[in-house]
This record gives sequence, structure tokens and C-alpha cells, in this order.
Amino acid sequence: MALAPFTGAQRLRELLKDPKHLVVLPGVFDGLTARLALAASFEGLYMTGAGTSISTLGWADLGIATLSDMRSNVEMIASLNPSVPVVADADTGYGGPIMVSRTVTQYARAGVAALHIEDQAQEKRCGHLLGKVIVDREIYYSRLRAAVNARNQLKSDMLIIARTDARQSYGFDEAVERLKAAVEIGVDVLFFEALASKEEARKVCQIFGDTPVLLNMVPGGVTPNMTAAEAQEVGFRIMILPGVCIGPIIKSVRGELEHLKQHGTVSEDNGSAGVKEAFNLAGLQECISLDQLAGGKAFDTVGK
Ligand SMILES: C[C@](O)(C(=O)O)[C@H](CC(=O)O)C(=O)O
Repeated sequence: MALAPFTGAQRLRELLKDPKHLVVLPGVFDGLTARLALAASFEGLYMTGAGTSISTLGWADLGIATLSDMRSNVEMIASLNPSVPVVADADTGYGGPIMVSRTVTQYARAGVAALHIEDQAQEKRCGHLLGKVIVDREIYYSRLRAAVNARNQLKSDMLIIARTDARQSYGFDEAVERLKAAVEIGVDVLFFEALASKEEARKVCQIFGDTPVLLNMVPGGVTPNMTAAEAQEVGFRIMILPGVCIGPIIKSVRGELEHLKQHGTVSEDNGSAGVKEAFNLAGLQECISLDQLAGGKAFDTVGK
């Protein structure tokens, strides 16, 4: 709640100045996962669209989440610690250039450090699934131009990331061409979705040299698994792991629910992170201090 000494966008730009540094961003999608990642002191967070769609709407990532669903979620996440950069999924930009412009403006006002816009059609899906429909180059470029123009007009520090999903339908060279045009348009970071091998990954990082390239590490996806050390050695500058929280949550909560159904009570593990720990994780002490500093007495005994 305190004023941030610098914005997330400024911090991300600082981190990207070191060409040898890899910024690792765990995928978060709600207050709890964001708090856990902040407590683990990552340099930044990635707000996954897939996770947001599943957790806030209860539906798969098929272009169902709207600009306002995504903006309200990222605004909440970015507000928890405004100095920590939040890179956010902005899918297709949610429409033509006018909508892309609105998306960029709303994300910038929400405190987002960087957003990515892709070249999938509105009926989009996870970049590692089959049957993706890709829009023509000109439609994609107009999305990116609208994004860069809106950001510049706002005089915002927010970075624009161009994501291409063209690899699957049109091949490696077409995806590279699209990203080359994206650099000309003025984007800051490149996101080559669903790289098919480590060799391809290395080639992309070499082709784009100074322009930072982002790696999307999806377990069980098309891209071979790489550790942070390997990704850094290949030449990536940012690594997002959209599934790092959602997978374990599904597994452990499902197990716990099955236990309750079978035994009529929670498992021994269930209380391992009690309610107090959960509240502490979610800023309990910070809120008590804030109240007391203002002369409030309401929470004096809350922790006793
Ligand atoms: C990066 C991504 O856009 C996301 O929503 O997090 C997804 C991740 C996923 O579906 O696992 C993607 O399209 O890769």
C-alpha cells in the first residue's frame, strides 16, 4: 500500500539492460498465487491468461476472457507490490486497432510493466494446442502499431511484447518475418510461441541479437523443457512459466477434496498452512501497522 519508489515498468527496463541476465517470471492468476510468488522474491510476475480464464471465469482459455476480466485481475495483482514488474497476457488485444489501443491504455493505468499481443484469430487457444488460426500479417501489424502508438501517446514506460503463433501453421521463417516486422514497428520484446526445438530457440535469439526474446515454458508443451540456466545460455532474456502454480493447485486440492469425500474429514496435511499463515501472507501485519499508525484500535488484539 506504500508508494512505490519506482514502477514495475521502470524496474523491468532496468533488469533488461544486462544482456546476460534472465528474468524468471512465475505464472500467477489471483491474489493468492501472486502473494506466494512475491513472498518467494521473484524479480517479477507473469499474469497468465489461461490461469485468469480458469480461475476467474471457470472456463478454458479459448478467447472467452474479455478486456475487462483481464484488466481487473491484473490491476489487483499489480497493486500488491507496484515496484515488482507484472508482465501480462493481453491475448489478441481484444479487437481491432481501436480496442488494442484501449487495452494498452487500461493495462498501463493498471500498473502493468509489459503486455503481449499475438497474431491468433479471436477464437484463440493455448499456443501449444493444435488447430490455431493465424490472422494475416497486416492485421497483426496493425495490432502492434496500435499498441506502440497508444503506449507512446500515454508517454508510458510499459513495454510492448509481440507474440507470434505463426510457427505451427506457416513455419519457422514466417514467424521470424513477423517478428522482424514487429521490431520495425517499435515493440520492445519478442515472444516466439511454441518453438519446436532448442536449436530453433538458439537461432531466434541469435537473429534478434539486442532485442530481448521471451521464452514461454509450458510443461508438456511443444517447446522442449529448459531450466533457467539453459534458457539463459541459449540467449533468452525473459522466461515465463504460466503453469507453475495452477498444476500443483489442481493436484493438491483435488486430492484433499477426495480425502474429505472418502473420510468425512480433512487430511492431516490440511492444517499445515493455517488461516493465520494465509492472512499473514496476504498482508495482515501491514494492515495492522497501517491502522495503528493512524491511531486505530480495531486490530490491536487480532494476532493475540
Ligand atoms: C502463455 C499463455 O498465453 C497463458 O495464458 O499463460 C498460454 C499458456 C498455456 O496455455 O499454458 C499459451 O498460450 O502458451
